[in-house]
Amino acid sequence: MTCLDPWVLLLLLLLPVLLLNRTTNFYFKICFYCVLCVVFSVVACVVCFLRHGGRTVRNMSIIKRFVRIFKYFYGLQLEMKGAEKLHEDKPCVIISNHQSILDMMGLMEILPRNCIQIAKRELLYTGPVGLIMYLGGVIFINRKRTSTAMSAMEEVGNILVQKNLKVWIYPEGTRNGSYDLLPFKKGAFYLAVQAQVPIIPVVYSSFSSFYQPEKKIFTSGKIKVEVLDPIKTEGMTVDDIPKLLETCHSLMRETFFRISDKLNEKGTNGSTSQPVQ
Ligand SMILES: CCCCCCCCCCCCCCCC(=O)SCCNC(=O)CCNC(=O)[C@H](O)C(C)(C)COP(=O)(O)OP(=O)(O)OC[C@H]1O[C@@H](n2cnc3c(N)ncnc32)[C@H](O)[C@@H]1OP(=O)(O)O
Ligand SMILES: CCCCCCCC/C=C\CCCCCCCC(=O)OC[C@@H](O)COP(=O)(O)O
Repeated sequence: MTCLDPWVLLLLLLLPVLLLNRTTNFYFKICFYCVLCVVFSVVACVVCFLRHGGRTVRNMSIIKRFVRIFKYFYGLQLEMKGAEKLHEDKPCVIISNHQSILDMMGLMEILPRNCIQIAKRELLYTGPVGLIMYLGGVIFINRKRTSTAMSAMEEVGNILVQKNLKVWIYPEGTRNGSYDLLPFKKGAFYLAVQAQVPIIPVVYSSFSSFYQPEKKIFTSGKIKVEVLDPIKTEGMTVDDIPKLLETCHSLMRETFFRISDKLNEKGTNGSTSQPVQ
């Protein structure tokens, strides 16, 4: 018997209560997600260092293997359509909707090889999670300074074709748990036109059937993922960007409503709030 025993016992007794109550169950699952991220990041950092010795996009294939385990803890099923479009060995800009920190599970399910991601700079300071993102070649941008964010993305544009890379960007620029897409930021479209590479939109169905932070609901469920056809940017100039952005936004919005259960263009879930977790 050690002095920890009563605490372990208390935790074991409390666990069913924690899991049965909807609110505590919700917070438990979110905390557990963060714990998984931290613990798996530590292990993945060691593996990445041993395998590749430092920062490289090739580490993403290691990170992917770890993150793909997460869905089993949460009873999440992912149904993919058109994923093969992402695996063509050509540079492109991939854009997708961004609902929550849970998105990472869906991202890692279809992330192609040689694909770098753009993330907000604050994520670099999340300890082991920041370190694993850095090792995976994530490009961090300072959203508060448009000019530096733009030049970081311009640098990506310069090497995209040369190094045969893909780049994954969340054009909404922030998490959006509402039942619609936010207007898009322009960075991804400048990048695609600058590099003259196609844009491939990827749409994830609304998480609202299993995840509603405002109601503290987090159950098991299904995420539908649809990869749309590539949109060519060859011959386009900066003047074509507003139309290009509009085309991508309306295609993705249409798809989002189509693949999300119980949603229509008016958002039949009746909520217009934008929960962020
Ligand atoms: C086991 C392991 C577990 C853990 C394992 C972790 C694994 C690793 C997972 C990683 C997962 C990452 C997930 C991260 C997810 C996020 O962090 S999402 C947030 C960060 N990402 C983004 O923000 C990307 C999208 N944002 C953009 O592209 C934005 O355009 C920018 C570049 C940030 C600028 O934003 P902005 O200034 O707010 O807005 P915007 O309206 O776009 O532009 C303003 C003006 O600048 C102009 N402009 C914009 N861009 C340009 C340009 N390139 N050139 C010239 N002019 C431009 C616009 O035309 C506009 O001018 P006007 O039209 O007003 O005249
Ligand atoms: C030494 C400091 C230690 C801090 C430890 C913090 C531990 C954090 C643990 C787990 C966090 C899991 C993060 C997974 C990455 C998810 C990426 C993501 O979804 O970021 C949100 C970002 O797209 C948009 O942010 P905003 O909606 O604009 O806001």
